[in-house]
Amino acid sequence: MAAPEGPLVVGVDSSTQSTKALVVDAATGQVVARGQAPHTVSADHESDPEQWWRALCAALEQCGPVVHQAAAVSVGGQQHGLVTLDAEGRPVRPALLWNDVRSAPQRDRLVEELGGPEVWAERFGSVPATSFTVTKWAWLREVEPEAAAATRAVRLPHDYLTERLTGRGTTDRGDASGTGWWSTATQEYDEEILEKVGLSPDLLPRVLGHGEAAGTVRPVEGLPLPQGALVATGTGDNMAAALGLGLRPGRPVLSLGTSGTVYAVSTHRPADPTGTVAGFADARTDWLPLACTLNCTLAVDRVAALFGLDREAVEAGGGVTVLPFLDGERTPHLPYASGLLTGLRHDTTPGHILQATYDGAVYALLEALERVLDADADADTPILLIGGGAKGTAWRETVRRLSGRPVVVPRAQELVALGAAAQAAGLLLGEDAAAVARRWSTAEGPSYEAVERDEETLARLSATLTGADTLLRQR
Ligand SMILES: Nc1ncnc2c1ncn2[C@@H]1O[C@H](COP(=O)(O)OP(=O)(O)O)[C@@H](O)[C@H]1O
Ligand SMILES: O=C(CO)[C@@H](O)[C@H](O)COP(=O)(O)O
Repeated sequence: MAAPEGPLVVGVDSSTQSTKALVVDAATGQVVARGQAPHTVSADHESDPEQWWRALCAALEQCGPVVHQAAAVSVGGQQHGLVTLDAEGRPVRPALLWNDVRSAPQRDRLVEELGGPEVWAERFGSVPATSFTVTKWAWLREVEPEAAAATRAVRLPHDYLTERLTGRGTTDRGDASGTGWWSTATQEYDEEILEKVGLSPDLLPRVLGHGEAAGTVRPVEGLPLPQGALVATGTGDNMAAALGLGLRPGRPVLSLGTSGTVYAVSTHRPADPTGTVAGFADARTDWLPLACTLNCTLAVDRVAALFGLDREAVEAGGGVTVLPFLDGERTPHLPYASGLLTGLRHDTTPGHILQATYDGAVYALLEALERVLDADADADTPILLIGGGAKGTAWRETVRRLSGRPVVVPRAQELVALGAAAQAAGLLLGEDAAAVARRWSTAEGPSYEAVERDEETLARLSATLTGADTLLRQR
């Protein structure tokens, strides 16, 4: 490996399953060192924020002595999670994560109370799913009022970690746009909804602008980062990956991780009243229309494990259909659903069922693809495939077959952490973070041409969803 040319920066991805840290040469984008430490997630989809902090320290430690040379750092994190802190900054209870659907009744009530889906879409850019922080806060107040009453600060996962680095309560517009209490129309906290859910704005972090610093690293025992290093705003993980790809409008991204997401950058503020597309802000000054599923790589891995199969052991054909809604589902909005298997015959093999699970997981994302792209986007633009699943052949081939589009798999693998590193480098060098990532050529990688779209499978999935509607909505 060539010796680094420029100052070093650190990018962090604190996502659902683990924390990943990269030490990156700000001049070239070369990854100089990396570390990763796992998180524990309970069956109820809760995680201890203190554990994220320990995982961050462990991942940084794994990077070795070079991490002590970092001049700037930034944290990207899983979106939406509700972190509630007491007066000492300690978690009141474990964080409620984006894939917990227990707040579905509170979500329905909030949509209704504010005037319906159109009002939400116009004011917040999104009709909230159960992932949105506002629904979780409403759940907490109703189900655990003593925990809500003990709360002195409310944070998102990336805010919590950034605050532990700097000592200051800050967030950014990208992650704030997934709370349901930050209006994309006014780009401010919305006092009416905060009042409705009984949350004082004083408990919320300050929303920093693009390119602002969150602060500097303060002296913290056991933290392997140099005191005084600059700390960038950080952002939600999808916004960080968009930065990490140097994404321009019209380029679709499909991310295959714990969540499946499909998104594109847009210069127009999104407002989809059907609720399929969340109208997030990006980490700069544009927008990030995005659709997200709750069941992606973990659902496929669970089905593979049930049959004792390797995740690549798929078999084409078989006529079987799987709706892999193991955790309930957000896209389509079916929070009470469970997984569904139909079309079983004597000749169905475990490999057919595994392939059908991939198909079911990819289908909902591709259904949303056209909606996240602007109307004038070129339908032949390749999909950028990222996330842990992008390493798998079965995932890639399923996306090609069901999309009929060319696919590019960026060589750079940790795009959330790289995006955070680009944000840190942008702050340090006074450059636009997306321009930094483009200079680093992060979106380049092997390209796979379009194949004919498998209309038969798509039609079968669509018919199954419609036919099973009553079953999928049962509580
Ligand atoms: N070689 C691989 N082939 C296919 N899938 C993989 C491979 N390696 C990891 N994965 C999948 O990637 C997922 C983790 O993806 P990642 O994007 O890191 O998740 P998250 O950011 O949500 O924590 C795992 O659930 C696993 O199924
Ligand atoms: O809820 C969303 C997006 O709205 C998820 O994409 C989370 O941000 C979690 O991301 P991963 O841990 O799967 O990367």
